[in-house]
Formats: sequence, C-alpha cells, structure tokens
Amino acid sequence: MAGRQLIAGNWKMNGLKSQLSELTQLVEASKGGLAQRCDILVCPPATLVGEAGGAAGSAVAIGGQDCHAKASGAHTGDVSAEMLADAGASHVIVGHSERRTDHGESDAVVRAKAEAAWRAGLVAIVCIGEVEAERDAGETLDVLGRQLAGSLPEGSTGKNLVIAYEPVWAIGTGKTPTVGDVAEAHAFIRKTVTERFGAAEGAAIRILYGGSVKPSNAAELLAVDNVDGALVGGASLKAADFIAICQGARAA
Ligand SMILES: O=C(CO)COP(=O)(O)O
Repeated sequence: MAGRQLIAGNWKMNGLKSQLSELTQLVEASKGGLAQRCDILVCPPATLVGEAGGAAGSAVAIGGQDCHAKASGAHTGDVSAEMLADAGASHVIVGHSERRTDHGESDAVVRAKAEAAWRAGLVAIVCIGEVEAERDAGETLDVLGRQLAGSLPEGSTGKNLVIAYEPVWAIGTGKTPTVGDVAEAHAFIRKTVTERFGAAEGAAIRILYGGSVKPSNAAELLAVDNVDGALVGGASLKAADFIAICQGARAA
C-alpha cells in the first residue's frame, strides 16, 4: 500500500472560467481539513491551468490532461510539459483512453509523454485499461500487461509516476467493475511494477482506479486492496460531489 490516497479530478474538455468557483470551494474544504484525509489534485483544461494554480495555492495540486513529447517547436495546438510546469502544474495525465482513441496514441507515444513529464519535473499519471470486448474475451490482464510494458518508462518510481487503471467501458457509463475485479486488476498491476522496478518502488507507485467513481461508490472502491486513490471524471466537476468522494478516502 502506498500511503496516503490521491483523489484526482479530470475535468476533460469542460470548464470555462466560471468553473473555477467549484475549485475555490474545493480549496476551502481542503484547508478546512480535507487535505488531512488525502492528497487532492485537479486537472482542468490547459486554458485554466495557470488561473487554477493561482486559486489553488498549496491546498490543491493542479495538473494537465496531456502533453506533447517535445519541449517546444512547430506543433500547432499542442502543449508541452514545460509549459504546464511553467503555468503551475505539478502533474500531467498521459495516455488517457480518450487520447488513445481520439488521437491514436500508442503505448510508445504515451511512454515518450511520460518521459517528457519527468523532463519538466512533473509527475506522470499514466492511464491504462481494457475495452469491453477485451474484458468479455477474458483478456483484461493481458491488455494491462501489454500497456504497462509499453507505456511505463525505465526509472519509474513512487515519486515520478502514478498509474490510473480505467476500464474503458466504465468511463462515463455509470458502470463499474465489481470490487473483486478491481482488486484483481490492481494486484496484477502491483505485481507487474514490483517485478520491473523493485520492491520499494513497486510498493510506492500509486495505482488509482477510474471509471464512474461517484460519492455513492467511492468509499467502497477506495477500500479495495492496492487502490491508492481515484481518477474522477464527471463527478469532479461539482465541488460537493468531489469533496464527498475525497471524504471516502481511506484514512492514511
Ligand atoms: O475518465 C475518467 C477519468 O479520467 C473517468 O470518467 P468518469 O468518472 O466520468 O467515468
């Protein structure tokens, strides 16, 4: 078990400046004691990272949702890890299934992005997860093994890497795996990173669960062995829901 749990919000392509009032409420709750329960991270769209960092101060960490592998250059529309760090981010999500699907990102691309995150001093949150057909075919652990082998750079540690297990069929659908299935997947991920990066780092790397986490199921999911936090999409947009999810974190 990797110590304090991390509850991370992924706002995806949601959030105009007015959305920052939800972040302000979360910051107040964090200062009011929530931060004693868990580490809290919000990943707004890139347009809001700077302002969110200003609003969050040290009470809530701020992250990006993607970065380019290069530090700068002729890549119209892309954002580098260095730019996110410069704007106040401490983390960046890479390899989210929506990026893998919408932008054809391969494991090799995801790995290069994780290395870019490190180059800029950011923690990389690498997402993995099977699609429904793979699950139905009994291939979940094979898929996770392949994605871990291809997406995680050498030198991964508990300080520079977080893994998010997000079954693609559970994202935004209201469906979640059973706690038994979550336990099996997380135990497999723990074993895989321990074999590759050694016992100390394998134990320290946080493994988040993501996919339809909400106030009503958060405590149950966060109590599962080897679940070191949650990556929350839709329910992170409302401060009250996200705060309730944070309250479901296992006491450190
Ligand atoms: O993709 C997710 C977080 O990255 C999960 O999204 P939902 O919580 O909306 O299912």
